[in-house]
Amino acid sequence: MLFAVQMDIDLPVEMDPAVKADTLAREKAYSQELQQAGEWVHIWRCVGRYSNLSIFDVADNDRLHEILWNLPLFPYMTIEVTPLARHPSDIALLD
Ligand SMILES: O=C(O)CC1=CCC(=O)O1
Repeated sequence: MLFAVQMDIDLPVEMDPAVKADTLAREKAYSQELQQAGEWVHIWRCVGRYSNLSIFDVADNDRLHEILWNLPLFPYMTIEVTPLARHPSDIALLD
C-alpha cells in the first residue's frame, strides 16, 4: 500500500544541542534503514520549510503507524498521511 506522508518538524529552541544532534542522527539512520528495506521509497525536502514529503510502500496501515510512531523525531512532528491509489491516466497502467 502506498502512502504520501508530510512531516513538519518543530524542534524546541531550548533543546539541548547534544540531544538534538543525537536525535537527528538516529532519525537519519532509521530513515535510511527503511529506505534500504524498500518501505520508505522517497524522501523530499519541502522547499523553504523544515518539512519533508515522503512516499511509503508498506503492507498495511498498522505497519505505517508503527514506522511513524517510532521516528525519533515523532514527538516534534505534525504528520499528515494521504493514502494513494493508481490514477487512471498513469501511463504505467499501459504496461
Ligand atoms: O525532514 C527531516 O529532516 C526529518 C527527517 C525524516 C527522516 C530523516 O532522515 O529526516
